[in-house]
Amino acid sequence: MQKIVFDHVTKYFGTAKAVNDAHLTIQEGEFFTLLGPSGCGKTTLLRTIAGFYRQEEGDIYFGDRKINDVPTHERNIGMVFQNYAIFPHMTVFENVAYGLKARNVNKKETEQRVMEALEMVQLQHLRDRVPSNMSGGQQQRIALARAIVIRPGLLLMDEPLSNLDAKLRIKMRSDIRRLQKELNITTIYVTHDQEEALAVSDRIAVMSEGIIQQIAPPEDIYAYPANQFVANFIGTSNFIEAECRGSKSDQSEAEIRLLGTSFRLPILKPYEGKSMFSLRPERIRLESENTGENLIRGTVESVTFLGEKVSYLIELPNGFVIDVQEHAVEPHQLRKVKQVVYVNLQLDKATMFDESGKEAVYRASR
Ligand SMILES: Nc1ncnc2c1ncn2[C@@H]1O[C@H](COP(=O)(O)OP(=O)(O)OP(=O)(O)O)[C@@H](O)[C@H]1O
Repeated sequence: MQKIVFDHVTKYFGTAKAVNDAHLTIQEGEFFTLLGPSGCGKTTLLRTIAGFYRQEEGDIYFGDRKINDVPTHERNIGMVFQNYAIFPHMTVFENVAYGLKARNVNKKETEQRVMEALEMVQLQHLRDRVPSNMSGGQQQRIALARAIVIRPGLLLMDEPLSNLDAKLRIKMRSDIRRLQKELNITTIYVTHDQEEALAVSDRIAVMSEGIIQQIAPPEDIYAYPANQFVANFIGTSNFIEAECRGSKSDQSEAEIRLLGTSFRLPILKPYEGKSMFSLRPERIRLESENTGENLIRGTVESVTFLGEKVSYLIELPNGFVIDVQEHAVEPHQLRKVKQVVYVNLQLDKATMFDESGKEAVYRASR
């Protein structure tokens, strides 16, 4: 168990920066996830931690120890990958014992530690089977047992669940989370699946084009996205253009014009110009009657029943269409296509970004 520090780490492939100035600290026992679309640099960052790649710039520390030049096998890391990487001709027991053999652990201790690890992943009863005729989920449990049996200081996982079917992924991710907390083992987890990241992580680093865009706990990443990329990548957002005019006398408040209406909001920094609101579909309210101020008349374009929720596409007067989600109700209470509704955008609960999308100008208070 140890904390991991990246001090301005950059990794090039040719002239391209696959990881660009990563600067962060992962705490002891933390479940930390690197999340982002394909090609954003998550695997490169993970491989740099493992020592498979050497960064061109910056330093990596395990605790107080700089490990830039420490070879992989001396970093005391357990690893689990997407493709299991287990030996098909060896038994489950032999697969898990492999890393202990390499470390010259004696027979008695090996037996005890392997069985302990197999119990943790609930495979003790299959110790003498060969993995080739076992399910994907079972094979991934073997890989997990093999990673933890060496008692690593750091556990690295790269898309460990992506070869499993949807139901099994959910079961396995909660097993991984439970085991990680039981062992209190610092873990860095790579995924492109935002739901998985939100479900298992203590904190998430969202990456795009080699750059870490935001580091925060799952709830904050969702509710307070740092920029437009994060707002777009995590969950669903409606993006609505607006015009922001900072008041001359009081720069902390601005007049906002959006969809033909005008209102005032406190802003985070003086800003004048085009801006973009990001609104979560479940934060927008629909009313059947025009009950008051700040409501925009709209028409239901489509109704999609999603089980727990219902998604309505609502057309606003200028032809702009937004997605609004409400908790599901009795079927006869569902809103109907072509029905007129009054939309309360609840902009005070939204986030507004500057024209570049790189910075928030307004966000809901916590
Ligand atoms: N060995 C390599 N040589 C050259 N370029 C590479 C190499 N490995 C990765 N890259 C490039 O570096 C960038 C980051 O790749 P990386 O594999 O880290 O992304 P990723 O986020 O893990 O994507 P994925 O989810 O698809 O694995 C990409 O542009 C990729 O093409």
